[in-house]
Amino acid sequence: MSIPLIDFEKLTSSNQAVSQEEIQALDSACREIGFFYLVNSSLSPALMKKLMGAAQRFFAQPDKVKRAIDIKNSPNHRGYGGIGEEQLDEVSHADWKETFDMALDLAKDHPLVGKYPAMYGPNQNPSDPLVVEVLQDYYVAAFEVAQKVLMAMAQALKLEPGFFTRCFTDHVTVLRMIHYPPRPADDHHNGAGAHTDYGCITLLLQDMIGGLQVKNRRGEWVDATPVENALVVNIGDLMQRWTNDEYVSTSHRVVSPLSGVDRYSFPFFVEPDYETNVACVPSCFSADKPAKYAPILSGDWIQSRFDATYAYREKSSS
Ligand SMILES: O=C(O)CCC(=O)C(=O)O
Ligand SMILES: [Fe+2]
Repeated sequence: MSIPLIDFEKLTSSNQAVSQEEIQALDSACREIGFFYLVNSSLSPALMKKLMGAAQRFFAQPDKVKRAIDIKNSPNHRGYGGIGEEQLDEVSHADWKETFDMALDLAKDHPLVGKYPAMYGPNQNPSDPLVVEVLQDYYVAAFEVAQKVLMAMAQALKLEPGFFTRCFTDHVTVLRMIHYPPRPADDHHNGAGAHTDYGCITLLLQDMIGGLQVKNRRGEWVDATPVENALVVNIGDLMQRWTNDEYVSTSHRVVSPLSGVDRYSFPFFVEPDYETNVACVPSCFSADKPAKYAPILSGDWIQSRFDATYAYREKSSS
């Protein structure tokens, strides 16, 4: 019950025998633990390194500079979130982490912004244009990887390859940078409290510090030990719902680094268009296994989860 390794080159190989075998392995990983390492992806190690550098530069700035793009001032959840802002584990402590979120940038007069102002709209960009450029480059490159993984998942689920990717025209995929500062010696160690991700799939880039743990089916916390240049991919709640619980959205958490150590990570939360109708996929229900969940709009689902974990959104929506 550890985290399997999936090879992106094999997954996308033009040799059918090779790709089919890897798609099978992907399918098992999604059913059994809901997590896998993705190696040999098309994301270049140079771009990963640049993103790491950009995060270090961004978070090292004075608090006042980061607060100029405070997520609290963004109706659509973009920008900087300070330490203690988010509490992923609903029963314990706020997380020891600071964050920056960006997604597709839509102008305020775009019809979707008028319709769903809590999800669509402009980004709040860092002032350093080099940081912005790296974020945008990474967003595009990671999105390509995500689309190929979703195509492989569709094939694994015996659906047409474009079953999921066709829902990504005005998608709300978020690139997040996270900085976990060393925790105070006498305090709790929730870097990120135990939680499941809300969306479809998450592609996580992490540095080599470690701290991410995944709960396997036996209820044991397994270390997602960093593998150089690999992404950690996991299934989110929306995909679990879409597949009638065939693919599992698994709880995970981050233990804060020890004193003197900073950790950086970069989740890429892959989330479809707001108006995607998430109804049980055809291959996941039968007379013996009826659909467990009512259809729901993807955006309605994701928004309800945001509101539950961010104090300021809960207040503003009540
Ligand atoms: O930082 C990590 O390794 C994981 C973060 C995470 O699980 C999340 O932000 O949803
Ligand atoms: Fe997560």
